[in-house]
Amino acid sequence: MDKYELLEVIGSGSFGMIRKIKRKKDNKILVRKEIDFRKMNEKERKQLVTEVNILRDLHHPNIVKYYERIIDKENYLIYIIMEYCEGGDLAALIQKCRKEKSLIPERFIWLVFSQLVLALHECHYGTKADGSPRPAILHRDLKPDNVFLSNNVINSYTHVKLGDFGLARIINDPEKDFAQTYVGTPYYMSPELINEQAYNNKSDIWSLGCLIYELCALEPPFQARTQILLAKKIKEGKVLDIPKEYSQDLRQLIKSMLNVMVIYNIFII
Ligand SMILES: CN(C)CCCNS(=O)(=O)c1cccc(Nc2nc(OCC3CCCCC3)c3[nH]cnc3n2)c1
Repeated sequence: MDKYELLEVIGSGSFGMIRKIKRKKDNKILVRKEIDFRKMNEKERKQLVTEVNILRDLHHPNIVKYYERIIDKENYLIYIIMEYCEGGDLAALIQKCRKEKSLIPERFIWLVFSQLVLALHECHYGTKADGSPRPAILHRDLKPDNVFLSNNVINSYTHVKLGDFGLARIINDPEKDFAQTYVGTPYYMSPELINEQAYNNKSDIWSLGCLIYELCALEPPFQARTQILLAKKIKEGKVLDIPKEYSQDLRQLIKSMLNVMVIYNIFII
């Protein structure tokens, strides 16, 4: 760790702190995700190894760049060094716009959509650095808190970065293989997860639909006080319309992403 100078803590994740650091050789600002694997059971440690291996294999301008991992055995700590996105995350932007009662500009929403499609395409269909095929990677926890902005002026061109593959899964064939466990944010849980069917790459598209909806409406498409009620609403699939200021194209796009699961479910029921 002597390569880096420690700066302030910017948050705490599930297994430890996230802090800004400065690389001494060139003063580049990065983030260090600290994970105390003493707190982890065997399954979580395996998932951590998967996450680090996933991050190491993913190289894409719209995926948070992974630099290195440092293992501090005597303190049971693993450090993951990643790129720092100075614009913060979409959750903070949505909160700000909700508080100021100001809608997010449509052109920004299309920028976010197009870049997350590219990031998910890389996850689901990308190949290894040497061009050899690799199994699909499902993010499984796409939500505003996991999407970061490279700079914080939403009107200038913004680089959007998909982050935090803490719940990501590797599956060999998205059409056949399924990842069999409940994960991610209940708000964005897709219908097939609700029906205890399996999770697959189309579920990341469902979550993307929920995220784009939330950028327009400044709240998630399905909300309820309990998971059971939430599941009921998601299965009913009834969604309030987004504000009239947005175009028909954007409205249709969101409907098709939130609808893809219904079409999908018809085939698999
Ligand atoms: C949930 N959010 C509303 C919390 C506030 C969000 N803003 S913040 O955290 O202070 C903030 C402000 C400015 C820039 C950045 N940049 C940033 N943050 C990361 O993770 C944030 C962390 C993730 C786990 C939970 C705690 C927050 C990165 N990971 C890889 N690169 C990253 N770059 C973050």
